[in-house]
Amino acid sequence: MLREVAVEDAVGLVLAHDLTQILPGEFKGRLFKKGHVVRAEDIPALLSIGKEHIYTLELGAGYMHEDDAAKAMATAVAGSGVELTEPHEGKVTLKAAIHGLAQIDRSFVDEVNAIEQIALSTIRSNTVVQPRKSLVGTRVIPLVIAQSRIAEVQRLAAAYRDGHGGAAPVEVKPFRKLRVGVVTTGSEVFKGRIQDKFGPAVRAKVEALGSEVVEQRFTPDESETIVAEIRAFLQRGVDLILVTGGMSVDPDDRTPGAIRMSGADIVSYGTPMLPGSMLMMAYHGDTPIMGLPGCVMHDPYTSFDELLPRICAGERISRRDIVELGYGGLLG
Ligand SMILES: Nc1nc2c(c(=O)[nH]1)N[C@H]1C(S)=C(S)[C@@H](COP(=O)(O)OP(=O)(O)OC[C@H]3O[C@@H](n4cnc5c(N)ncnc54)[C@H](O)[C@@H]3O)O[C@H]1N2
Ligand code: MOO
Repeated sequence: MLREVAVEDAVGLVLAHDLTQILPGEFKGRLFKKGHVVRAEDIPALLSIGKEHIYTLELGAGYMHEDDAAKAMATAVAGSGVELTEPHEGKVTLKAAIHGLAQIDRSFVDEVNAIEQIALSTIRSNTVVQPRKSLVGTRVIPLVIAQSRIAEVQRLAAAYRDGHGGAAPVEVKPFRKLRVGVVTTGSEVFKGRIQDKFGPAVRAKVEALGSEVVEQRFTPDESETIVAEIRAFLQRGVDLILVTGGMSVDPDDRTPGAIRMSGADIVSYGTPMLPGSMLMMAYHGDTPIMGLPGCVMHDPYTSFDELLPRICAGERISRRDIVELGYGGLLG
């Protein structure tokens, strides 16, 4: 039960929740912590943040304090690669424990937020995160909430885990170290008319995820030569093959045809993302092979930057994954 007490009469009483001070441009944070025993000298500070009354709290059966509710929700949704902060002003934050790919199930999050008085606020799924990056904040809206609402969140999280082989709705997947083979097409590069810019760009992106380019091979715009280089990398057993350039509509653009001719299963030629619309996603058995359009060399973020981390995290890219890139995928 909540009881309201005038601050002047509150000396010796225990605060029922964290109290926040906001000084615009200077400070926003906790001035007093839940559990603090009010002292006479605190009264001016309490009045200065607009608190003429405080709550004392005796929780009735079937109710939870906001801190405990936030913690219970965070524990229910957190999986591997994730760590929790202590409650602060009624909020618990889930943070990345490792460098990896944040995976947060959108429909689960929507279902939880459809429960009234619950807030589960997340970053976008499939974001590359560094350790300590915030992934999710959990909070309930009132100071005290019916336990049944939190139990519903716990039920949804348990059902999610059952349906996903034990995986939690919020996880950070570690990156595997892939050995990557690069085939760079383009007669202008092969014949030395211009200097290669694709190699350094692709190498930087691969290495940022903890993988390595084992070799870069150069070919003119000839289908047979491109196919031969793809086959050679397959024979070497690399984990991923990237074929650069020659992906659009000119007669010299041989790459999509060569990837097909090499016997790959094509997931998609084209993605609904700009830049990066001319990317090809294909597989030879379990080995992914991608045709990378010129924009990957030039633009800081394309469909390649969206798909590469998922491949490094061990995902197999489906046609559906490509389809879903379109919404929010107009970047340039
Ligand atoms: N009429 C259309 N024009 C374009 C389309 C289209 O659908 N219709 N698509 C556009 C998109 S999207 C892209 S991306 C670009 C480039 O696609 P390509 O992958 O075919 O790129 P290339 O033609 O091979 O090269 C373009 C440009 O980049 C230079 N290049 C290529 N490789 C290298 C390298 N390794 N190092 C340095 N420079 C390289 C090449 O010399 C060209 O100047 O097409 C749009 N246009
Ligand atoms: O594959 Mo292209 O830019 O969409 O840049």
